[in-house]
Amino acid sequence: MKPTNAQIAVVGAGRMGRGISLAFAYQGYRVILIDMKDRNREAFLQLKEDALAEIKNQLDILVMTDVVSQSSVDNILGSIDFCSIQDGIHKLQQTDVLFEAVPEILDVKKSIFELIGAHLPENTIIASTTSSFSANDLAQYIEGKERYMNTHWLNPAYLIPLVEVSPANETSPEVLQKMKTLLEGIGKVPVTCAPSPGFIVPRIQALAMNEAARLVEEGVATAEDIDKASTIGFGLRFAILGLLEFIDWGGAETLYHASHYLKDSFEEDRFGPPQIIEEKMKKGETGMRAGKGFYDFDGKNMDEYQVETLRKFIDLLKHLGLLTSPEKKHSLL
Ligand SMILES: NC(=O)C1=CN([C@@H]2O[C@H](COP(=O)(O)OP(=O)(O)OC[C@H]3O[C@@H](n4cnc5c(N)ncnc54)[C@H](O)[C@@H]3O)[C@@H](O)[C@H]2O)C=CC1
Ligand SMILES: O=C(O)[C@@H](O)C(=O)[C@H](O)[C@@H](O)CO
Repeated sequence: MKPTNAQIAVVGAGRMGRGISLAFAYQGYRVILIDMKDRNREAFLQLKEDALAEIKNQLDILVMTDVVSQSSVDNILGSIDFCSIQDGIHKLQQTDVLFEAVPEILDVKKSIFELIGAHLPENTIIASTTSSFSANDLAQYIEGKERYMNTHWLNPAYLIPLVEVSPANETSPEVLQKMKTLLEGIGKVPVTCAPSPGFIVPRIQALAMNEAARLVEEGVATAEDIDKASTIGFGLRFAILGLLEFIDWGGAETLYHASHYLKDSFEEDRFGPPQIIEEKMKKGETGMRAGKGFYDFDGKNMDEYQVETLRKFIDLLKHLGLLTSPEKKHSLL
C-alpha cells in the first residue's frame, strides 16, 4: 500500500463515517463514503447534502485554525466520493482498506459485513469502528478473518489522534502492521489492544460517564459543576499523566484505602480495588515513593522526570489561561 495511493472506503455516513473520511481526505487520500441504508432518492440526496455540509463546516474550522489552507478546501471535499449503497457497492472492487461505521447493533453490523463481503476483493483490509464489540465477535461475520480488526476512533475522528487497534485472534500480524502504518501516516497514534469488549477507552469512560450521570441522578452536584470538575481537574490532569502513571504518583495505598471506603459506604462492589492493587499492596510496589509500582522508577532520574511532567502541566495551564501568576493577582488589588 503506497501512502495516499491506497483507496479508502468508509461504509456508514453518520458522525464517525464523516469524521474518518475527513481524516483521510485532508491528508491527501481519495475516499469513497457510502451510505449503507437503503433509502429513496430524495432521502439520500438530503443526507448527502447534510453530510457534505457538515464536513465542509469542519474543514472551515480547520482553515480558521490554520490547519488547512483555504485553497485546498475544494480539493479535499472533491476527494470524498459520497455514494448511495446502490452506486457505492460496485466501487468496493477498488478498495484497499474499508472502515465500517454503521450503528452499534450487532445484527446491523452482521448484515453489512455480509453484504460488502460479496463485493470486496479478498485482500481488502476490513476494520470496524465499533465502540464496544470485541474483535472476535465481529470477525465471525468476515470471510478471511486474517484481514479483519477493530479500529476504534475517538469522536471527533478527524481531530483526536488516538485510534485503538484491536486485532481478532486470527488477524494476521502483517495486516495489523499495515493498518498501524496507514494510521500513523495520517498523523494518528495507534495503540494495540487484545480482543476484549470496550477495548481501553470505552471501557474506562463507560464507568466514568455513568458515574457522572449517577452524580446528577443522586443530586450530589449540578451537571455544570460535574463537568467543570471533569474538564479542569480530572481531564486536565490525565491529559499529561496516564491513569496508571498517576496511581504511581499518588501511591497505590491511597487508591486501595479509598476504594475500600467507597465500596463500604455505597455498598457497591464496583468501587472495590482489583486483585492487582491488592497484590501491589502486599508486595509493597505502591508507586514512585516505593521505587516501583506499575512502572519501575529504579535508576530513573526522578528530578528530571518530575520537572518534565510539571513543565507540561504548566504549559497546558498557560495555554488554557488557567494559570494566574502572583504578579497578575497582586496587580488586581
Ligand atoms: N458516536 C460516537 O461518539 C462514536 C461512535 N463509534 C462507533 O461508530 C459506529 C457508528 O456510530 P455513529 O457514527 O456515531 O452513528 P450514526 O448514527 O451517526 O451513523 C450511523 C449511520 O448508519 C446509518 N444507518 C442506520 N441504520 C442503518 C442500517 N440498518 N444499515 C445501514 N446503515 C444504517 C445511519 O443513517 C447513519 O448514517 C458505531 O459502531 C459506534 O459505536 C465509535 C466512536 C465514537
Ligand atoms: O470515545 C469515543 O469517542 C466513543 O467511543 C464514545 O464516546 C462511545 O460513544 C462510547 O465510549 C460510549 O460508551
